[in-house]
Amino acid sequence: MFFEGIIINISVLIAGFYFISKLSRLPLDSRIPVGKKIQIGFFNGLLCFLLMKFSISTIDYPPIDLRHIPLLIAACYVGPLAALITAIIISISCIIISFTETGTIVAINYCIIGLVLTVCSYYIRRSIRYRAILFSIITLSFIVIGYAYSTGPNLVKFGEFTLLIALFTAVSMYLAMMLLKDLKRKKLEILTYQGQAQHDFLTSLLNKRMFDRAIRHINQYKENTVLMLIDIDYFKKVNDIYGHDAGDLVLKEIASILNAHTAYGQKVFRIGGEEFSVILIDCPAPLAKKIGEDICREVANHPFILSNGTRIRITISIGISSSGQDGDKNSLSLFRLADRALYQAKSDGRNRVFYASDETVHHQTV
Ligand SMILES: Nc1nc2c(ncn2[C@@H]2O[C@H](COP(=O)(O)OP(=O)(O)OP(=O)(O)O)[C@@H](O)[C@H]2O)c(=O)[nH]1
Repeated sequence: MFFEGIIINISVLIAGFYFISKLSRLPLDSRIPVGKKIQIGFFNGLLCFLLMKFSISTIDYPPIDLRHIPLLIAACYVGPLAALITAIIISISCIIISFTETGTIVAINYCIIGLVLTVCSYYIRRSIRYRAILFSIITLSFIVIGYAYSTGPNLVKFGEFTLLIALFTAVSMYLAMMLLKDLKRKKLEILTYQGQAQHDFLTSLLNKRMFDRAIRHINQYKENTVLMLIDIDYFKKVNDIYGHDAGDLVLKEIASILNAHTAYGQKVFRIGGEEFSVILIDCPAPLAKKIGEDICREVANHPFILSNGTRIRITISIGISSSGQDGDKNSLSLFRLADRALYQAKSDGRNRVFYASDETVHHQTV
């Protein structure tokens, strides 16, 4: 029963941590959003409840379990909020499972442990390993003091119990930390690959794949959705005269200018060699035109300084279309209109913005 109990308790613990780590796309640490911290605290508490239910039977001592491990993991990895929620659920579970004097003492003890770990987790910002060792020592001290208080003075039993619980804690903390480290590495790899699949490697803007996806979903935004198509003028000449590296530098600086002119929620894409696009959601036409003109003017006035110190001037042409206040244009007609406006901007001399509205293409010179 003793060994079975150990195997079951550790298996429940590891399976529980695997499930809990799935709750967040990001690795478990203090940077995850508050909502996720609350969720993790709650599920950590449920895991503690399960661990208490499958406690390890011993002949000489009261049943032992690993309920303190999720609490330690919450305090070490996620932070004070998750630790506090976990501690509250453990304390309630102690009373639900055993509504006796001992159960109440254990519940109070876990309330104290939870509060101490919450404070420590808030103030102690050292490495995970440091926190794990320190928090484990603190927790074990409270557990063995609680044990001594509820079982009376027996130095031999106290020593044996202390050794046993310390050994279980060390082994299960080691296993849990190994699992979380492995899952963190996997999550970071996935986030890196996702980033690479969605972004252009040169400018770090969203790439053509993301543009196609955004265009497909553009209909859901309905009114005042603006599509801007931006093309660098005579870019081939930059490459031919100053070299490919100079061309790359120009592309990166234009990307920065576009980013600087777009607010949070507005998306900038590199959709071709020297073609960019901006999608503005809920942007009235006059504002869209102003943003386009500002971008066009800023690029024309920007001194592009090449690695050999040469300063060159670059211009861009912009075609704009908008779904208007009725939101009656689908993504295809928005794209066609913006493309036609861009063509007009190019054929009319470049370095200018054209705003397309239905069948009419209104001309605006910067
Ligand atoms: N440096 C650099 N050049 C690129 C990249 N991708 C595409 N290009 C170049 O972009 C140029 C595009 O030239 P064109 O399509 O002829 O257009 P343009 O010279 O800008 O002329 P207009 O658009 O008509 O004003 C080509 O010379 C491509 O080699 C890139 O990643 N880096």
